[in-house]
Amino acid sequence: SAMSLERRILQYVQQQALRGDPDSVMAAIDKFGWEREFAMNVGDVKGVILDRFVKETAPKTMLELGTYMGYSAIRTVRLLPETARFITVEFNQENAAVAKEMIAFAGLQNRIIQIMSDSAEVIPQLKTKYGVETLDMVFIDHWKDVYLRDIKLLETNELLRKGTVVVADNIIKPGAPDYADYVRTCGKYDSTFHESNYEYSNDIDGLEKSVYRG
Ligand SMILES: O=C(c1ccccc1)c1ccc(O)c(O)c1[N+](=O)[O-]
Ligand SMILES: [Mg+2]
Repeated sequence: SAMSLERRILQYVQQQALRGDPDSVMAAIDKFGWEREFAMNVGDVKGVILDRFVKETAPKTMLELGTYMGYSAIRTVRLLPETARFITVEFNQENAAVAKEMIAFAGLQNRIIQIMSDSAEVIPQLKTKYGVETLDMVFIDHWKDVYLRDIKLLETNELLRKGTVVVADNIIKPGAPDYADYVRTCGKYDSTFHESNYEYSNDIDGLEKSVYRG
């Protein structure tokens, strides 16, 4: 069809969900994922584990790499106080445009700072251009082959501090083996794997939670 998958999901949300109600937006996206077509959101099964990490960490400043349609941004910010600062980065302009409308529909546009750019460009600018001192939490969910590049950029740009929690999606499927090996063996993180299911599927996947030792 002429309309992209992401645009069709946005339209479905606008018809099925309640404007200003993040939970109904998430529920509509998940219903579409289970009942109609696969979409690469973290989803409702891994999402429960992500929720737990967010609640435990209660970040004041958080970075997300890979906005996609805004599902995990909405999922996360709904658990944070108004004072929290949530920055999300998306390189694909069409997906970022859909996310902007999805986030606005959920009523969270004032709580989420969306950056439409390459994470390799943005990370070195977070301190100077975005006023970030250090990050309390990071959610990595963009292209699997740049997870490792970007966590090293976060380190060298001194954006991590003792106790920063870095959560990464898709450790099994599609997989980020070089990243998983690094955080588990480099000695800079206390890293644990949390097995779950791939979004909208019974396949195995999971999240890696890596706490920076400082
Ligand atoms: O890379 C894919 C992918 C690869 C091949 C086909 C479809 C999707 C993917 C799959 C599940 C995810 O949760 C995810 O975040 C991504 N992603 O692109 O970032
Ligand atoms: Mg993912």
